[in-house]
Amino acid sequence: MMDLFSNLEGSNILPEKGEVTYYPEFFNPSLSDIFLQRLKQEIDWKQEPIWMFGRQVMQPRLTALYGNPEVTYGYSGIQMQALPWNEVLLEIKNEIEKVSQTQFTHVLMNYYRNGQDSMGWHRDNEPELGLNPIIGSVSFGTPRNFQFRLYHDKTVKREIHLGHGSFLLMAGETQHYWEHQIPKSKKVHGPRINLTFRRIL
Ligand SMILES: O=C(O)CCC(=O)C(=O)O
Ligand SMILES: [Fe+2]
Repeated sequence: MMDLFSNLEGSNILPEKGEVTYYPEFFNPSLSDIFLQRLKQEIDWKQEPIWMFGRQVMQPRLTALYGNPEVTYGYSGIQMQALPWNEVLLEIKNEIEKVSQTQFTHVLMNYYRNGQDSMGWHRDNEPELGLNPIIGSVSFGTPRNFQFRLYHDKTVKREIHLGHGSFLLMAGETQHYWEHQIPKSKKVHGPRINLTFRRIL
């Protein structure tokens, strides 16, 4: 049963070995429209190369890293220098920190231009995120499927649709035991922007 307060409630979508809470309309649709437009325009989006199997290939999406500028953040074999927080990012960060019980130091952002942009299976378990990373993931724009699978038994899967204005909080042992991805999709045509807030220790 849906109730009037469902946008402020969440339950664990993983069956074991991690905690993932989904808040479908964390930001209401009209505010989310504004955030989507502002993020498109006010973020310095780039397509960056990464190393895969000894070769440099371009990532299948645009990215950006913002945060507390004194720390360098290493990610998939590239060192990224964070740009300083701007107004729209601080507004979003403020709201999600109220329910996340943490203070985030960085936000890694992904701009999926259409269904051909994607992110492959991975865990967000870089050592600088600490033992049990808390990752706050905000999505605007065209909904995409977000898939989990157990790292040690890749047949065990879970899937969730990340909608416009949604918030997904990953905590506990999630990054030890579960991988996640955004697969390509022929059915998706519009763009989506995702922000993953992280805390670097
Ligand atoms: O786009 C998403 O929802 C996932 C992004 C993600 O997994 C990441 O940035 O590490
Ligand atoms: Fe991730």
